[in-house]
Amino acid sequence: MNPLVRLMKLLKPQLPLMLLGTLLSIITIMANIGLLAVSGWFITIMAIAGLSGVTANYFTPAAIIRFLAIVRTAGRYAERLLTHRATFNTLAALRYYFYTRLEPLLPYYRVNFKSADILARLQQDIDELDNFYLRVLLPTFVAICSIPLVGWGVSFISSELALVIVGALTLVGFVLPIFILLLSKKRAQQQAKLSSELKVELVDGMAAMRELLVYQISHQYQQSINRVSESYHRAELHLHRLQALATALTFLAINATVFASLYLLVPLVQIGDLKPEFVASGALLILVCFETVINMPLACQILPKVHASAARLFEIIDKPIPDLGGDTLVTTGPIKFNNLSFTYPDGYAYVLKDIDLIIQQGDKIAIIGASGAGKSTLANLLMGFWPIPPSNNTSQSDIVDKLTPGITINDVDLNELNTESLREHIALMSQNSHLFHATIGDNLRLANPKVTESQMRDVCQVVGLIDFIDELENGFKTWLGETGSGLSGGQKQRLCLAQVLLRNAKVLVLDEPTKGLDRHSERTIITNLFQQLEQSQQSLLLITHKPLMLQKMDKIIVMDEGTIVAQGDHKTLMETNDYYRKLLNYF
Ligand SMILES: Nc1ncnc2c1ncn2[C@@H]1O[C@H](COP(=O)(O)OP(=O)(O)OP(=O)(O)O)[C@@H](O)[C@H]1O
Repeated sequence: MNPLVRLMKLLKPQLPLMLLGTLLSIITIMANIGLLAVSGWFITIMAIAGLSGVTANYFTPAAIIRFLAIVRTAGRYAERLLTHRATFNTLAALRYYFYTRLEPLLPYYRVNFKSADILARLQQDIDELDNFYLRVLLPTFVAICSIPLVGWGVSFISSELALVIVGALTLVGFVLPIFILLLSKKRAQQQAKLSSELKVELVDGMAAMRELLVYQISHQYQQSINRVSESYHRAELHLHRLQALATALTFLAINATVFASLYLLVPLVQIGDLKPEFVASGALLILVCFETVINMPLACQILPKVHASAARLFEIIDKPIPDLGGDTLVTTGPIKFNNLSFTYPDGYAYVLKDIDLIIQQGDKIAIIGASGAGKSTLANLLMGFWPIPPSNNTSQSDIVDKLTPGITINDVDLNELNTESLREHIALMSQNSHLFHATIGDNLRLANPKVTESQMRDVCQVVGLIDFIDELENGFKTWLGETGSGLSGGQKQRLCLAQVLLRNAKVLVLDEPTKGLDRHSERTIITNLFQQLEQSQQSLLLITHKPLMLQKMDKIIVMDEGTIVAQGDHKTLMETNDYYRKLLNYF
């Protein structure tokens, strides 16, 4: 479906406000046309009265002028109020709509989307859509309704003049702008693309500033930005030139029409079909009639941008929404991976193959393996970011193949579990956990909004962060920079671990929680963490290569290229498994 038609459907709830705004806009324009025409007539009769000394009735035109001026002012005010209210409502609704549609797609299509591109789409493209009603639909409706009205009104003076004005309005309002639109279409699309490219380059560059400086490639990077920027400005210059041409042609057409109106009106006066005082008001009326279409060139200029932005937004939300989660609430029990094999939606090869694993409540299980072995995938699958494929289990008779759920929790298929309940049951600390631009306390409250300061202190004690926080002038109220800048790598890591602990989940999934920590800090955290786990009877699924942690685990799963190649406790694996020993030496 055409993106603009889809957009109109989304604007439907604002229809009453929009129609009322359009009606008021037409009334205001008509009042303005009437005002100028009557003023022209009034000035002329007063001038004639002054020169010839005859008396003239100035009460009636003065009253009409006052009435039309009030209608114009009040109408303009009410029209602005309603149309802007409709626009703001639309903007809020569009942001909400696109965000809620995007949310379930993000972890799923993570690899395909660049965050800066999504940001550009959500911010810049939606802002562009906000022009759709105010600058495209409203002027178009006003023009379509007003042109016949103006033609009908002018036909009372002269039918030829009515034809001329309808023709001129159609030329200025539709023919010229559409001509310019066709000329500028390609460049406008190119400009929209370049603008988002520029944003992506800038955001990426800011994020990677340190690497650019360290690798001394900031100069090349600047050149690349300059190239995009220059292409963007070339496209913009071309569009502005076309716009200037459109403006010149528009004013030429308006003045030619005024000239034509005088050419038609003066002979009417000569043959006595028109009183002389109507010549000036006729010319003014023709001039002001163009107000009905004056916004059309801008509308045609904006239309391709709105079209491109809508298409870009629909493109991302139109990706098939994964069928994630059901209605069943999670109950505590064993987590089973039943011969699970998995490929990513956009991948071809199996990332996990025949994974058979049981995690009993309270178990502490570690996963170890080389980079790319599938450890994080295994952990992420538990969070329900991707639908879990069923497993093909051959029955005992080896004749009938039976499909069993790939992962179950307390014997319920993970696909049927309510996603929110699942994420309350299992807390994940991933390798790239995010800290927000907020205070330390606020970041902790994100994990658990009801947490008290003393609970925050306890958990920061467990992760070894409390001494550092106490030394800060503002303690938990210390503001963190973007993505937690202001904290060292290890401190960020600890704060993320504190967040996970505050979730009070039954199962903790920790992906390299002590990465970047010195041995002393690591030892303290491990001791505290395991003490807490003992007390709370939480299960732990831990991805690590650290012997300090591995020694404390009930079972260690050794993975290689998506399969489990060995399992056992640390001591046994050290004695019996070469690959395990190799991995520990390697890391
Ligand atoms: N979202 C994704 N889409 C497609 N492929 C992915 C995705 N995430 C990971 N992969 C691929 O899956 C394989 C396993 O990745 P995974 O992150 O699970 O490995 P890992 O064992 O955790 O590695 P590391 O220790 O380096 O984090 C890799 O080949 C990776 O390229």
